[in-house]
Amino acid sequence: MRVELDPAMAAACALLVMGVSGSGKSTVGALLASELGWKFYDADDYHPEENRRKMGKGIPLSDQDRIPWLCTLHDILLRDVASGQHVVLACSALKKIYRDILIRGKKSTSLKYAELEKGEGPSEMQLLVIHLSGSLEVISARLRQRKGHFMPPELLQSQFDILEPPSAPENFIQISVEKNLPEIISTITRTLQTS
Ligand SMILES: Nc1ncnc2c1ncn2[C@@H]1O[C@H](COP(=O)(O)OP(=O)(O)O)[C@@H](O)[C@H]1O
Ligand SMILES: O=C(O)[C@H](O)[C@@H](O)[C@H](O)[C@H](O)COP(=O)(O)O
Repeated sequence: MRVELDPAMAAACALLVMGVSGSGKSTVGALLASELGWKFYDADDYHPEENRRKMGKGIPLSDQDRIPWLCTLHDILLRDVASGQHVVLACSALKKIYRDILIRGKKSTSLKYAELEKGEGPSEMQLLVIHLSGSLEVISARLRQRKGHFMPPELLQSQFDILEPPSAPENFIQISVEKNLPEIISTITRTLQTS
């Protein structure tokens, strides 16, 4: 599919598909990247073995476990965006600080909370955040059906517990996980054409 991008969005280059485990990030992200002809990264592929083992044992990751992983993803995004490559990243990115790290890298962790609240600090890339949002009931039913994934359904509540849905001044849209996949993809591509 060829999508004529809004010029501001064409400059932005990076889309983050975020949400709790089982919200559909990997499915939607891969489909979207393929529809747009953009590069796709799934953050799950970049977890160090210790993180996978921890989650596999039913222990939620801590900020210390997630920060190096998010910094690696920032470096990957920045390298692509700097070379003009359009990218889609599927990543839970549950807290605002995690999304700041994806945008600004490790330096976000040293910015004062008030600066982050205002979206301050040098930003190396524009990111459009797509939040796949849904209820614990709907998403846990999907996770119970999903087979062969390291993330156990028992960790879902811990993901809702720390979720900070994106809000202004973040550049975001929220889409219900209850929409079907073609509806989700067309909502996103419409946003890219008009944002
Ligand atoms: N919009 C949707 N409607 C119905 N099922 C979906 C939808 N999006 C994803 N799924 C299914 O839900 C499960 C979790 O999706 P997945 O992409 O693995 O989520 P995540 O990457 O956020 O953990 C998968 O079995 C997937 O096929
Ligand atoms: O497909 C999934 O079930 C999720 O994507 C899952 O793997 C998880 O959300 C993160 O990869 C772990 O990191 P967080 O604990 O930071 O969400």
